Amino acid sequence: MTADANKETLGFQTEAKQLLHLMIHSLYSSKEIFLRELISNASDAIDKLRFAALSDESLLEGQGDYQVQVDVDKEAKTITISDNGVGMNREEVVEHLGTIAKSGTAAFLESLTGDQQKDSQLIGQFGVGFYSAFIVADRVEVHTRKAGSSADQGVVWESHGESEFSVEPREKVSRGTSITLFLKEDSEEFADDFRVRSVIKKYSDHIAVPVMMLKPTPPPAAEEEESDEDVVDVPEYEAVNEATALWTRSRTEVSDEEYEEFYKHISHDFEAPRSWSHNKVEGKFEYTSLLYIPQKAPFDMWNRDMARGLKLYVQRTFIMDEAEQFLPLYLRFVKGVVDSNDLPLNVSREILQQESSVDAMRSALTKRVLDMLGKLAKKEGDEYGQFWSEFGQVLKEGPAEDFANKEKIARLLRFSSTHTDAEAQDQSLEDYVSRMQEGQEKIFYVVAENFNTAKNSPHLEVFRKKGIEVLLLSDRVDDWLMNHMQDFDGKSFQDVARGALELATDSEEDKAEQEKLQKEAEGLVERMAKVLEDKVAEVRATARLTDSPACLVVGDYDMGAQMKRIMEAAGQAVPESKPILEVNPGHPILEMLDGEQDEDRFADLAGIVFDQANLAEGGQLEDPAAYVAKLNKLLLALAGR
Ligand SMILES: Nc1ncnc2c1ncn2[C@@H]1O[C@H](COP(=O)(O)OP(=O)(O)OP(=O)(O)O)[C@@H](O)[C@H]1O
Repeated sequence: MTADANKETLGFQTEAKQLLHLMIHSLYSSKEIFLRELISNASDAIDKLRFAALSDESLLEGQGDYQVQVDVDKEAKTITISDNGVGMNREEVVEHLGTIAKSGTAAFLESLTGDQQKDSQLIGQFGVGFYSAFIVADRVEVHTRKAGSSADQGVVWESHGESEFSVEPREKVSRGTSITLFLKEDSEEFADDFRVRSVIKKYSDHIAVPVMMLKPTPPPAAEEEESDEDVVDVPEYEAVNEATALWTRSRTEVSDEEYEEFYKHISHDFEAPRSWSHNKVEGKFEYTSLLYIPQKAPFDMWNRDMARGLKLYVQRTFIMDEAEQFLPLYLRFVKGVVDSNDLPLNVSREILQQESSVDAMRSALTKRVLDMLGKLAKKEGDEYGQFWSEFGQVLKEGPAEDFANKEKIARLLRFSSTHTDAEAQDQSLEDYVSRMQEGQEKIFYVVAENFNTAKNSPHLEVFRKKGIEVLLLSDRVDDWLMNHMQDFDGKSFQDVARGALELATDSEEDKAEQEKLQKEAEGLVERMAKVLEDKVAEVRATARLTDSPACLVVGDYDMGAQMKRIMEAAGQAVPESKPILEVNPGHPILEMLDGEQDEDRFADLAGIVFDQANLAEGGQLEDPAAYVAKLNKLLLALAGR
């Protein structure tokens, strides 16, 4: 078979094509990032080989000095990035560079808005990777051979970045990958040695492997000009970057820019991180951690398969990405590196699950992240507010997942409340407690389907009248969260839509007034309970309402209305429980009801009052048509027809 017969031309997958197009058009203003991406890939490939060689040294083919090499050719207008990492075989080339290597690409493309500016931020988050070569090149050639295979197993991948690419065999003596970019006219600057050095310094200083470039040749000294003709010039290379793993350096030696670039390298994020924490721990267990909080939530944060976890190193050797065991799920947005001195080099995911040192590290790292967030919350300005709007909902999963740190997490939570009546979640529990009224023993909250329903809930009327603050909860996770929050600062939490309302702030007079009200309403309450017996567990008079005729309350031990709706929507069985109808006997509608002699009309009216209480809390009517019919009948009666 000739080499040509082995050349295959293949089409990019649709998604890859879209991605390419988008990238070239949205990233032309930050062209130089292609070099960061390609060097980052080269360094990853070296990490992978270093790890594989732990169990099979033959993969090194007798050459264990790892390095990335960058060559420029001004005349040919090319730049070549070569590594002696793990390399790829033919199938891998086709799979990784032709089809979509990344999970979630389709989801990513769906999340695009069509707005150039927003989309270019999104693509940054997504990680542009190898395809970024086409921002500066109109032709890219990849020559690669997998470590451990023979020289004739080399492959060339080539593309003009449009709709096709080709692959063909070509011998490659040294293992690894070499990527040559044929630069576009407007990107010829990347064939310039000086320019390329400065970009590498800027973006790749923290990469642990040396990035080598040809030493600039000094102009020959006069006496050397006549030197011996036999001397052959061996090109000499030098490292352009610092080439020590960033986390092994001491904090004082690392600049903010370096921390930020390192974050971009490990997270594939485009934006700088919001904050970081770098620590060396010595003692029973020895490890170094460098943890980052991103600015923006990834587009797939709610996807169960989202990449999460830390990059794990053991004694500076890369072991695995996405080591999930080092942080709990509710901190899944944290990125970073952990380098352990105690774990064995051959550690696997299974072993990680059993290692007691991993548990200890996990709890220490969790505390570190929570402390880092605590610090952020204390900072001037709106840093924490921005963090909260991106990740607050995930953090709200914390109290249910992490009992030991419940108190710490509670201090980090932020809510909307009747104090501001604004939708922004910016009130802490400490703020709430500091504003509690004298004699107030509980932290009150209401849960509803959305902010407006919560804010306008009839359950709040008496609280508003008395100036008692209530937290307004409307995130999906809120009911779940509150089920796991028993108290804060010695104050228990109370759902205002649950159980009988007793306010410790009520005066003796208030209480006497309520008793009187109950007594007077006895007859009405009994009549209503009778006609509504299928729908409610109980009817009772209440002082909690001022403007509304009635509201629904759940029993102390029944499932909250919001939780019930979520479970029903998810198709789950929900335990049968009827709500309690609380009525405001002083309301004109209830007074009218009390005076109604016609039993049919009474039943219709009572039904309407019940349905409306249900609607006011965002519930769905069991029989909306019957409600409309009853209401229309009433309207016509009012109009005297
Ligand atoms: N120099 C290289 N050596 C070996 N394999 C490589 C090299 N460059 C890329 N690859 C392979 O191609 C895949 C796709 O690379 P690409 O840069 O597009 O995505 P990625 O590295 O997975 O993610 P990112 O967008 O974060 O860079 C890599 O996952 C890797 O398997």
